[in-house]
Order: sequence, then structure tokens, then C-alpha cells
Amino acid sequence: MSLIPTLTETLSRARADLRMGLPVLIGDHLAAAAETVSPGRVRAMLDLGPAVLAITGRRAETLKARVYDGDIARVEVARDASPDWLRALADPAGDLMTPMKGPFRCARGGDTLPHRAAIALAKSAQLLPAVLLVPSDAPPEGLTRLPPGPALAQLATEAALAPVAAARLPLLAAENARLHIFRPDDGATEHYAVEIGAPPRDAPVLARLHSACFTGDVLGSLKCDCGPQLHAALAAMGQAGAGVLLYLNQEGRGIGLANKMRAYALQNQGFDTVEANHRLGFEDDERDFRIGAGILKRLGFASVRLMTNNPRKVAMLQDQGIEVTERVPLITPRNRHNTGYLDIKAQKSGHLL
Ligand SMILES: Nc1nc2c(ncn2[C@@H]2O[C@H](COP(=O)(O)OP(=O)(O)OP(=O)(O)O)[C@@H](O)[C@H]2O)c(=O)[nH]1
Ligand SMILES: [Zn+2]
Repeated sequence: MSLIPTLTETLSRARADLRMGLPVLIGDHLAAAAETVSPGRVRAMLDLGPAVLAITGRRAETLKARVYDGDIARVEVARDASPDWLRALADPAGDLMTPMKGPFRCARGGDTLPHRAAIALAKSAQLLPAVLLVPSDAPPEGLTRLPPGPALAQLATEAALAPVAAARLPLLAAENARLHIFRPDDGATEHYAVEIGAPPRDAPVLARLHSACFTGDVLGSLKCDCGPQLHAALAAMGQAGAGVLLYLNQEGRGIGLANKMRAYALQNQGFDTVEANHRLGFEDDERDFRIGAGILKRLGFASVRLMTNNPRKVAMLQDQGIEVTERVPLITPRNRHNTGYLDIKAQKSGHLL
């Protein structure tokens, strides 16, 4: 086997580079995440030639920047632009305090693949989707290099998951439980499966696909319903004597905890959970639901009784070849902090509450 890094491995390095503030080379463009790149590196990049800040159509809508490229926009960046101005374009935290950042000139025509790949890479690194790009014909040595088209295609491809370890883990909700760890081949975080009892593989298993919520699951946040849902699902499986709960590390519907806290800060300014995601430049839900189906298959399950209120989870599992014989509602108590959030999930995301 070759020792040369594969595209998947190179993407994983590129993700780490962007998180550290280091530019990567996408085709013939230097690309750095607006969130992490230092002022000194911004200066050095702007000196190289005409730069643009690639943002998503969602962020462009809030900034009132013209979107010529479908789901992304390229805001032209002047050579003397300040790093603070770039940062304010990327991060909506100060939008209400300083609403007039424009008018913006947006690039039109030409090849947008590097910009699109840069945005997809920033999202997969759980950074704000805003990337400074500048063409460079003599890039410095030592930067991670990506071919834009293949990189974009690979980022949309489902990662392969391998089982790493499993052990018995007695739980409050069920003494007879096992925890399985699955590792994706793209260098991203591991996901977990809690198997309760010994569910037969040839019958529908009581199942839950739970997305990580540090604030709700661990801290007992009252802003969402995650903690109570997690414990109610485990309790139901304990009582039934069998079940499987997937704990998927897709914090904040896939945007990561830092961005979720940015979204919460916007919610404190009056925006709802969906609007907050959009202002940050994300879609309502950035989760890759194929991961859950992949783990169920690896564990040998072909059909489930799915504990969820989210019809998209049912549809996705069916699309991925897992039969959903029943949707089992998972209704948890409301409080004054989560009631608005639950209403918006019902109104805008189609949750059945
Ligand atoms: N971006 C964002 N994520 C949130 C917010 N509140 C909760 N979350 C995340 O939303 C996800 C909720 O996951 P789930 O409970 O599995 O999913 P669901 O789509 O609500 O569906 P069911 O609970 O199965 O009905 C978790 O990843 C939370 O971290 C929010 O205001 N903004
Ligand atoms: Zn939550």
C-alpha cells in the first residue's frame, strides 16, 4: 500500500490547518478561514492579488450581498481591507450593533469550484463558513494542497466507519448494556452505540438516533429537550429489555458546539433557532444522517422502531435501506425556556410534537 496521503487524509489535514489559522491551497487559490486566520496572514494574503471572501448564500442574505453563484457568494475584498471588517462579515455577533457593513461588490462568473470546496471544508471543520481566497501562482512550500473538484466530491461522500472497541457497561436504565465505539476514516470524531439487552437482528429493534448536545445531555440545559429525550429513550429500552441508542457526535445539528453557542447568543438577541443558523451562514440542519444508518447496518440491524419526533430521520433511514416499522414518539416536558424552541421545531422543521 502506498504511503502517499489519500484525498481523505489530505482533507483531514486541511481541516486541521484551517482550524489553526493556516491557509491551504485549493487548486491555485490560497484559502484561509476568516474565523481563525491572523491579521498578519490576512495582510500577506491581500498583498498577493485580488481576494474574495467566500460566504454561503444564507450569510449573504443577511448581509444583503448579491448571490450570483447559487448557494455561495464571493465578496470582493479590497487590498487595504481590515481583518476586523473581514471578521465582521463572517461572524454575525455584531450584526445588530453595526448593521451597515456594505454595500458589497460581489464577483460574478469564472470558476467557483475552489470557493465552494473552501466553504464545504470550513463547514466540515465546524468553523464559520467564511473563507478568504486569493489566487497564487507561487504558493509557499509546505501548505496542504487540494484539487477543488475531487475535494468537493469527497466532502459530500459518506465516511466509512469501522468498529474500534466494545465493552459491557451497566447503566442506571439497564444493567445489561454494551457501549460500541465507531471511528470514521475521515479523521472526524467517533460515534457511539449503546446496545441494551441482546436485541435479535431479525426483528425490528427499538432504536434512537440521538445527536450530541453537551448543554442538554451533560449540563441539563433547559433550552432544549435533548437531555430528557436521551434519558427517556434509555429508560424505555431498559424497560423493554432491548434496544439500541446511537449517540452521534453531531453537536448543534452538525455545526459544532462553538457555533451552537454563537447561535444561542443570536437567540438571546431575539432570533429563533432556525434564523440563528441562517445568520451564521448554515442551513437549519447540517447533520449527515447517513452515519446513523451506517452504524445500524454495521451492528446487523435492518429494521427499527424509531424513537423520534423528526420525520426527516424516518425518511433518511428508509432512504438508506433501513426499514422503519414504527415511529415511536418521544415527548418530554416543556418548560418556559424550551417551549419556544419546541414550537419552532414543529413549525419550521416539521417535528411532530
Ligand atoms: N444549531 C442548533 N442546534 C441545536 C439547538 N438546540 C439544540 N440543538 C442541537 O439539536 C440536536 C437535537 O438532536 P436530536 O434530539 O437528535 O434531533 P431532533 O432533530 O430534534 O429529533 P428528535 O429528537 O429525534 O425528535 C442536537 O445536536 C443539539 O445539540 C439550537 O438552538 N441550535
Ligand atoms: Zn439540546
